[in-house]
This record gives sequence, C-alpha cells and structure tokens, in this order.
Amino acid sequence: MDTPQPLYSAASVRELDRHTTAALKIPSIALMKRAGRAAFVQLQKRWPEARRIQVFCGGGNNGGDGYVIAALAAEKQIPVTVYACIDPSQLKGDALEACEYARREGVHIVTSLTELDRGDGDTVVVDALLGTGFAGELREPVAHAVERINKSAGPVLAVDIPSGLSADSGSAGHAVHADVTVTFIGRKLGLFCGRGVALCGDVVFDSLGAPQQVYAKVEPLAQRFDAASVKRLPARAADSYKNQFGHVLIIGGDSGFGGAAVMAAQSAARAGAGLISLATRPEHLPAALTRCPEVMARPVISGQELEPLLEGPDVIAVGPGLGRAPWGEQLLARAGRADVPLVLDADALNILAGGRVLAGIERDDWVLTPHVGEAARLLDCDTAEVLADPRAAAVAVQQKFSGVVILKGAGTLIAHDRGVDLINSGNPGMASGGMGDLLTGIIAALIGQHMTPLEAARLAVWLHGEAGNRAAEDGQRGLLATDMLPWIRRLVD
Ligand SMILES: NC(=O)C1=CN([C@@H]2O[C@H](COP(=O)(O)OP(=O)(O)OC[C@H]3O[C@@H](n4cnc5c(N)ncnc54)[C@H](O)[C@@H]3O)[C@@H](O)[C@H]2O)[C@H](O)CC1
Ligand SMILES: [K+]
Repeated sequence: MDTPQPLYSAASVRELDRHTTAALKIPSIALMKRAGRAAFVQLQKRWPEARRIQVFCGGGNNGGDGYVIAALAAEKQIPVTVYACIDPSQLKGDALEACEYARREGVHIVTSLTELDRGDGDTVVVDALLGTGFAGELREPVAHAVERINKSAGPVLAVDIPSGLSADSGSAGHAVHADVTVTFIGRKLGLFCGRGVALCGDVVFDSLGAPQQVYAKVEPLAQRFDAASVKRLPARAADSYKNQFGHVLIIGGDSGFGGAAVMAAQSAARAGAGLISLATRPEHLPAALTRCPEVMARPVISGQELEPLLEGPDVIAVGPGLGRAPWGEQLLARAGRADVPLVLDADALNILAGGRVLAGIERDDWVLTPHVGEAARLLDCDTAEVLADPRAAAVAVQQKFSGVVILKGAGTLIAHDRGVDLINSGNPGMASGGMGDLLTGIIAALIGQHMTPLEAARLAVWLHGEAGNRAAEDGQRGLLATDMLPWIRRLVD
C-alpha cells in the first residue's frame, strides 16, 4: 500500500524551496531553471506538434519560470513570444536573471497585449503570471492577462498553479482554466479541492530533485489518498458467516422520501454488510421488499417502535430521506444515544444543526457527511464562507461535533482528530439525487465489517467516487445512483 501524498500551503512550499536549495547546495536560480525545464518537458510531451508558444509572465518567480520556458523553446527553435505582464525593468533577483537568459536566447518579449496576436489551436499558451505568491483579489494588469489566456484558442499549461487560484484553499475568483498544471517541489492543497479541481486540468508533479529529508521538516495541510494508498477490506475466510460482517441499521424515509432510505440500504448490501435492517415509514415497505428483499424492512411510526430495533445493529446510519419533521427528530434523538458507531447524513445533519436534538453531543464514533450547504448550517455560516476555505470548514465542524467529518465535493475533505485527508473522486455525472445515500450505506457497511470510522470514511469516499467513474463510462448525463450499485460490489473486494 502506498503512502498518501502530502499537500502543502504556499508558505510551506516556499519553506520546502529554501530547504531544498540548502540541501542541494545550489542557488535558487538553479531551482528555477529546473522548474522551467520540468514545465517545458511536459509541454513538449503533451503537445509535440505545438507550432508556437506564447508565455504570459508575471513580475515574480512564477514569471521567472516562464522566462526559462521561453528560453528553452527558443533553444529548440520553437517560435515563442513572451508577454511581460509586468515590465521587465521591474524584475528582480532570479526572475530578472531568467529574463536576461530568455533575451540572450533571442526570445521576443512584448509588454502590451495589443502586440500579441490571438494565436491559433496550435499555439500553446503558458500561464506564468502568478504562483504561490498570489494573495487577495486579482489586480490589473494581471486580471486582464488572465482573461486573455482564457480566450486563447490553443491549450493552456499553468506553471505551478493556475493564476488566480489560492494554493491554500482552492478558492478562486477570476482565474486561469488550464489543461495541464505542472507543480513543483510540493503539491498545494488548493490544486485538489474547491475550484482547483476544475481549474487545474491534469496535475503533473515534479519534485525538482528535492531530497526526501526536506519533506520531514515541513507540516502538510492534508494528505491525499487514492486507490493505491487507501486501506482495503481483508479477504474473507473460507468459513465466514454473515454475522461476522456486521448488522447495519438504516433509519430514514419519511413520507415521500422512501427511495433515499432504500438506496442507502441497497448500497450497504452491495458494500458487503452481513445483515441490513431498514427502519422507515410503513408505506415504503412494499418498495423496499421489492427492490431489496435481502433488507429487513421494519415499519416505524414513532420513536417507541424504533427502540427495540436499536439493540441488534453494530452500526446505525440516520438521515437518508429522514426529513426535518417531528418523526425524523424523534428517531434521531433516540438513535443518537445508541452505543454503536453512527453515520449521520442529510436531514440528520440539518436537525443536528438546529440544536434542539442531541444538543451539545460530541461523539468520537460518529461519521458526519455534510455537503457544503449542510456544513454551513452546522457552522451557522454562509456557504460562501465554506467555499472560501473548505478545509477550515471541515476542521471547524470536526472540532464542534468531534468524530470524523466528510465534507463532500469534487475534492472531498475528511477531517478527524489526527488531521485532514483529501480524496479526489467522482465526476460531474454524480451531481444528482441519491449519491449521498449510497455513500452513507457504504460507510455503514464498512464500519460493520470492522473498519474504524476513519478507515471506513476513507475507503467509502474513494469507492463511491470510483464506482461513479466506472458507471459514467456510459455517459455522465443521466447517471443514476442505482447505476453505481453493481460497481460498488465489484470494487469493494
Ligand atoms: N526558489 C523558489 O522560491 C522557487 C519558486 N518557484 C516559482 O516561484 C513562484 C513563487 O514566486 P513568488 O515570486 O514568491 O510569487 P509569484 O511569482 O507567484 O507572484 C508574486 C508576484 O505576483 C504579484 N501578485 C501577488 N498577488 C497578486 C494579485 N492578487 N493580483 C496581481 N498580482 C499579484 C506580486 O506583486 C508579485 O509581483 C512559484 O509559484 C514557482 O512558480 C520555482 O518554480 C521553484 C523555485
Ligand atoms: K501560474
């Protein structure tokens, strides 16, 4: 099993830069030349037929990388033009030295966008405007240059990070939309969460030869898990029997929302739970029986009927289709005190956010699975605040309610008492009803199969997204949650 990838803040990457130049005993300009070369090699690999290159250079070292790229292109006789967004006379240090290197190689440098032709589909555009030094709102003349890059006909390669994207949070206003981002020395958290997932295109990492020991000196913001690093379930012994694989109870499905509860139960079954019970409104029993006869569906009118059902299960998931009416509140109030691990989703989170039910309760053995809107309600803030710094929001929910918090998104964050994890999974086809219900069922099934809440959260998020990717091979639009069920089964082993 691989180790997860560390993700850093901009400041931490600058610290890694310093440790690297010290450890390698090289001047920082040498690191800049390595960066420029790493980006140029990727450019040639991706677009070997590129007939022209336009490099947009800013006023800092990100711009310096751009000048190195231009010099390397000129050395290969590839027609290249640099648009110096900040006049070269204002450059300092390594960036100035890189600019002089480009001039020596005969690179044509223009300082006005009017001197830069629009280019065509064969013109590769390089975004070397802003890197880890970007802060605040995008200012002119960089903002205008970003807009021009986004209007280019050809592909875009972003150097280190798409200009306008926050390395620390993944938030962005106006920013470069790149096809490829070549990032150096340390992967930035912002490349993999928030708007970063859409703005970066493919992310290519190059350590620039940074020795392994420098990474031990700097604390990452998060660690990124993928198929190779997420812990899987063990193989089953030949003499296994169903009780060994957990009894999951799903509670939900108020009038009109029975499908959500049934899908969560089906998902738990497909993720390998030994026994699944479903406590839901009586009117949903026939559907549950038809859709998933393996599930023991039990009618629940009020909290009293739920009480005896809380005895047997090894894990309880509350929320799919629960609604926010007294029925749902009663069921959550009772389930919330059960002495087995819990998974709270959807309206169970909205009820919890209301503060009337389970007020002040903190549990180490529950998994909360908010999307951005539910996280905002749990924190009593705007969704804009959550989007501005998703990692901070996930940590705040975890500090408020304890346990494991999964903040769902294209870059899903998992906050726990030892730090923050990030998992990129899924695709835009999964932006449809029922996806969250499936995730809830998978988490519960994995806890029932003796994974810790954190292990279950990590594997479930990855598995859920991968099942969505496989199901989307037939097309993203019209992807239904139930299309993913066969894939959950194939991937959970
Ligand atoms: N040894 C190293 O540090 C290496 C760094 N690499 C590259 O360098 C950049 C980081 O460079 P830095 O000079 O610190 O910052 P930037 O070039 O990203 O930007 C600073 C530049 O941008 C202006 N600016 C800041 N905020 C804004 C804003 N909101 N609007 C407009 N302009 C803004 C600021 O005034 C400066 O002019 C790193 O990303 C790498 O690309 C090498 O790759 C490796 C060695
Ligand atoms: K950039």
